[in-house]
Amino acid sequence: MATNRYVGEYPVIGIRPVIDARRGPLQVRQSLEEQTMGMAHAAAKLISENLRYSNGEPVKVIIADTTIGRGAEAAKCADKFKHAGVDITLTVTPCWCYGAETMDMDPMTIKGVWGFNGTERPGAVYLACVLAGYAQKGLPAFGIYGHDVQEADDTSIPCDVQEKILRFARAAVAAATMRGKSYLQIGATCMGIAGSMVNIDFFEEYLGMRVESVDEVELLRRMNEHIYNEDEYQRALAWAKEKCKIGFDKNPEFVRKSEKEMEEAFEFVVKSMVIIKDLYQGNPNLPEGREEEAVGFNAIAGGFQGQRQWTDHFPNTDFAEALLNSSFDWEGAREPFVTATENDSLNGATMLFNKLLTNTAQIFADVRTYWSAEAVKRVTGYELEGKAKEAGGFIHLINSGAACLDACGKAADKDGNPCIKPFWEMTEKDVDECLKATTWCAADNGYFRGGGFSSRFVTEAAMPVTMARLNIVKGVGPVLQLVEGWTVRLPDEVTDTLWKRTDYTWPCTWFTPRVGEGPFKSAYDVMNNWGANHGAISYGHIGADLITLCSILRIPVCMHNVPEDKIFRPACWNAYGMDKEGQDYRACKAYGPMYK
Ligand SMILES: C[C@H](O)[C@@H](O)[C@@H](O)C(=O)CO
Ligand SMILES: [Mn+2]
Repeated sequence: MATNRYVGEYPVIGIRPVIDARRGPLQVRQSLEEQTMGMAHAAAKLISENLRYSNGEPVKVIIADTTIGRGAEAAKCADKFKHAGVDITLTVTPCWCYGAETMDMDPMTIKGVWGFNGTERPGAVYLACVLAGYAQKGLPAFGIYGHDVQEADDTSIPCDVQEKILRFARAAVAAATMRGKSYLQIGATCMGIAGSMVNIDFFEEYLGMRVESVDEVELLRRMNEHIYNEDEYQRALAWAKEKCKIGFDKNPEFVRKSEKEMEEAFEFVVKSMVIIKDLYQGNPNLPEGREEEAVGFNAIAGGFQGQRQWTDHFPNTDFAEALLNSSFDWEGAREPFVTATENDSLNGATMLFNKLLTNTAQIFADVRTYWSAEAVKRVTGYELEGKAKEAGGFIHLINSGAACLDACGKAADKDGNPCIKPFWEMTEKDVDECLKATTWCAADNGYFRGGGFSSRFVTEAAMPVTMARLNIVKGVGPVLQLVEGWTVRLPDEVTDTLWKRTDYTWPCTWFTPRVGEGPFKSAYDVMNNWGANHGAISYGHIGADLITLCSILRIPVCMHNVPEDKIFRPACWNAYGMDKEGQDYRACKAYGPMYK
């Protein structure tokens, strides 16, 4: 297995053009060489032009040196791929080939096969044959076959084939990017939240990740011994003083501290963020003699316990959590750092799935209150409209800390619609609008006796979003649930009235699901079926990508509102029965976690 050991290293996709090996007087192989290699180049172009790694670079795709007609050629290709860091293979062919002789036999690669739908040569027959071989050998592989027959000289990739190739590649890159990287917990169990009781076996066996753990005291050690880069800290502090406006008008009564104490607390929380960034991914610019700290923990996700011991005494880390999850800070627009407040590692892992599939900043939220249309009417006099009315109400998503500031909905797409977008598309205006939409309130002294600051904004836009959560169920293992829906834009006075009833100094998002059957009959049913106190919310309707990613990781999906024709899992899942949900559970159980 090519492991992408270090943050910043990403999985490579290898394209395997397989071909009928027969030469002879009619030159079967020779007659197919151009079409076969042409499919490989077309697939490589499609992927590298449409998919990017989380750092913004195009996904790297390589192609075997020759077409593959026999086992020896397959072995040569495997050797090349192994040395090139290939974790994912896409086999392509327009013709019959010899299944088990040409298949990718590496148990650790994530596999897809595209069989050209043509009649001159039976690409479909190879596809079916090799997928049968994969099923018999216990190697799940995705099968891709276009809906309509193409002419043999048609070098285009039909839309339905493009969609499946990109869905497969996007999910496979997300899965393989996690290999060898760390989840860093800073602190440990938080207020009895089960997700903060980190299940190391889950991260190791299902995600191929390492769990690293540091005590929160590490922040104090690094502050007191000056184990951070002073210039960076000063840059961060100046930027924060200019861009992160503190407001007290939203605070209920609270123990007002002196100007000096507030200033010291602000410096403390900014320094906390500088140090947490260093903990995640190291920093070559630490002071002399700090080579060990400079290495960092190779973390692509992490969690900060915070409550209660830290926040009972020290300023909370909402500032760090909110900005780490955002797509910008004093460095300008940059890749978000997935950070789970309350060290809810399962919500953090879900945020990581969402981020690696979309390359966008994520919202961490309590799934806090279901508001029925009747209750909203009683309390505010407001009649729900649109999608919230259709769903019978909406859900209040709110948690101190880790909602990305991008969730205010002030960034715009190319058509001017509110969105959350990859950091490399964020303009200076987008960043400034998000910062202007956010105030930093003195932390609620009831919850946070140590003080600190909480980011405060409301999602002032109706955007398509997907809320998801990984839950661990004894006897079953990890399961994922997800719901596609929209953020809801309520009239300001309605938002204010409802928000004031709870934590008015925290980030606030109203969410309503796309309604349907079962747990999606209404927003109430979604809330009633939600498996934990938190949700990870991503911009966009990404349920189908999450379903494909979970099938690669052998994590069954227990709840989703994705249309059945968008469900794309390894072909052998069909052997586990006709009911899509039951077959998923049976297949995941049969294959078990990839890294066990
Ligand atoms: C400050 C409070 O304890 C919050 O942290 C609490 O409502 C939670 O977020 C629990 O998930
Ligand atoms: Mn919470």
